[in-house]
Amino acid sequence: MTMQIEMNNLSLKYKSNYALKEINCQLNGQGIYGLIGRNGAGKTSLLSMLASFQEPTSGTLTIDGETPFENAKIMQQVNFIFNKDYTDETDNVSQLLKWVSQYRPHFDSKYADYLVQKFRLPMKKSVKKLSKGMQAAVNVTIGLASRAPITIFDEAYNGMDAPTREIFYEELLEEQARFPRMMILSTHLVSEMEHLFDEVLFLHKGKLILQEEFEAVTSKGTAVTGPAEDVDLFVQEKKQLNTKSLGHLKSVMIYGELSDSEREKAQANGLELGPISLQDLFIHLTEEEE
Ligand SMILES: Nc1ncnc2c1ncn2[C@@H]1O[C@H](COP(=O)(O)OP(=O)(O)OP(=O)(O)O)[C@@H](O)[C@H]1O
Repeated sequence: MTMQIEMNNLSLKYKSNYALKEINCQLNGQGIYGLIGRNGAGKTSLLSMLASFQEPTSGTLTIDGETPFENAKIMQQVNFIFNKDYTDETDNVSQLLKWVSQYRPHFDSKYADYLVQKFRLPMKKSVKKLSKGMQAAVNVTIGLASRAPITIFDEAYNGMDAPTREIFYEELLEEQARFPRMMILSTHLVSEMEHLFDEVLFLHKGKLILQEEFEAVTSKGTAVTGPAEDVDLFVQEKKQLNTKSLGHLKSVMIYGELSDSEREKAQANGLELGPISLQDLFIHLTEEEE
């Protein structure tokens, strides 16, 4: 189940406003991709084109070489999980899952039942009467149990409390290990979700400003920790992202790679060097200009 997504100069306009501008990127095969961006960055717009909900204004988007819009074969391979409005839904949880299982060829009903128990969902209750967090758990159950080769979770955790989100993250990783596929997760809960990602994409104001493997992104910067004075001296010429102080100790996140000699110098001065967090990088790269 290895799929490939390619976008070339992909743009989307709503009337005269660009929601996405000239996106170029490739997603190759299995893995968990984090699509990260602030409110209004264009995440849902991008994902809805992947899910065949709308067509690009210009540029091209292909999934396995084919245009997804109104393409039944491709749409079958993609499952788009988002915060659905269930106001008009008449099914209960059990009926809804049964209905989904009929048109999702890889749907695993046993696994869906297991997730329903784990999320403590009441099978016989109508979906429209569930709380927002429980509806989100139903959506996630559908997304995981459908095992579509491309599974998209668009801020699917919305409304879930922290323990429920934890179950979602655990199951996501276990499912990916059992049945590897392409999963795309949009979020702005960066620090909570960064451990899930194999690759990250930052969208900012409709533009793709970064696409990297997770490990590579976090090595773009360094956390320098040690006695405040020594840290200040070491980072004074560097681009600083964030500073934390604890007593006489200080930790400063810097952006940009360090040379071997700089690393040796830091270690010789008793400074500790570590990776930066994705969250710090995200905040820095999407900061509003004053
Ligand atoms: N149906 C629409 N009509 C007009 N403008 C829209 C429409 N949908 C989205 N937009 C605009 O397109 C831009 C991108 O919106 P989008 O919903 O894709 O962002 P997002 O990154 O998913 O945001 P959030 O994290 O807040 O959900 C925003 O400026 C938004 O106002």
